[in-house]
Amino acid sequence: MTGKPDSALCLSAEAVSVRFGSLKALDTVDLVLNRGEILGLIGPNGSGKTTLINAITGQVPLASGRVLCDGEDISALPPRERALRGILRSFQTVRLFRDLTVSENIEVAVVAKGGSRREAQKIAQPLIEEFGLGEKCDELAAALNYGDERRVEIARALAAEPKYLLLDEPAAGMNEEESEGLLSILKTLPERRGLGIIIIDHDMPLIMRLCSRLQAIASGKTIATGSVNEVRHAPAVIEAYLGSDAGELLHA
Ligand SMILES: Nc1ncnc2c1ncn2[C@@H]1O[C@H](COP(=O)(O)OP(=O)(O)OP(=O)(O)O)[C@@H](O)[C@H]1O
Repeated sequence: MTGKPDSALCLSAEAVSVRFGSLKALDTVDLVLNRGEILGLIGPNGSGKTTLINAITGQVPLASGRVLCDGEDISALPPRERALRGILRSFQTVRLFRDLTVSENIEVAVVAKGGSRREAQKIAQPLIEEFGLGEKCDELAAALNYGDERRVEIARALAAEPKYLLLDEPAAGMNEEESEGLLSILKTLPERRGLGIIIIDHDMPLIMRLCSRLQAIASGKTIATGSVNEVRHAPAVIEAYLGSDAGELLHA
């Protein structure tokens, strides 16, 4: 895969730049996410990964460049409109409605799109089973452990039936067993649901097992894209991660 849009059915960023005052957080970054694939977005702390997701979902304005969803230029649309076109995300910190139950937290995604409560229940139920949340469906979100919170958050995003799902550090703070469970859920999602996933995470073993393709960013610029093996051995990636734990794992 070259990283160039090869069909209209993809989410893409074209030469996207984002500024925070005098800081150029993103500098002419391209990205392509196809349906059915998991793209890992990697890079050292502060390299611009979250900003790129924010630019795609409309949470930060572009200084220049374009974002396209299935061929439509969505650069000027607010986040809600982009969500309605099927671009859903999770945040670095979990954002659940703490006073609602697990089921209600998932159903809310359907109701927010204009679905009835009944439709919401019909969509939420299989997700609750799929995510192993059956025993907890009536518990308040406030009572959940961290791994379950993360799973509810992803199930909620899926309830909105996304075409593209952008996950910002979904395994952060998870123990090994929890991140193993997350991996097994995420691994088959693109194929089963025909959606594209971008995942940012510092858990390199997880990223390397999960992703079909990687894009590495450093100091707001893309430094490598390609297969997991191509990117992990790219000289610019080795240099960017030099001396860090993630670098040791990447190049092991
Ligand atoms: N709202 C903001 N205002 C000012 N600067 C910001 C803002 N958001 C991000 N930045 C800066 O932009 C740069 C890129 O940050 P970003 O959060 O995108 O990096 P990241 O690769 O996701 O980092 P991490 O892996 O640590 O989460 C950093 O220098 C950061 O301090």
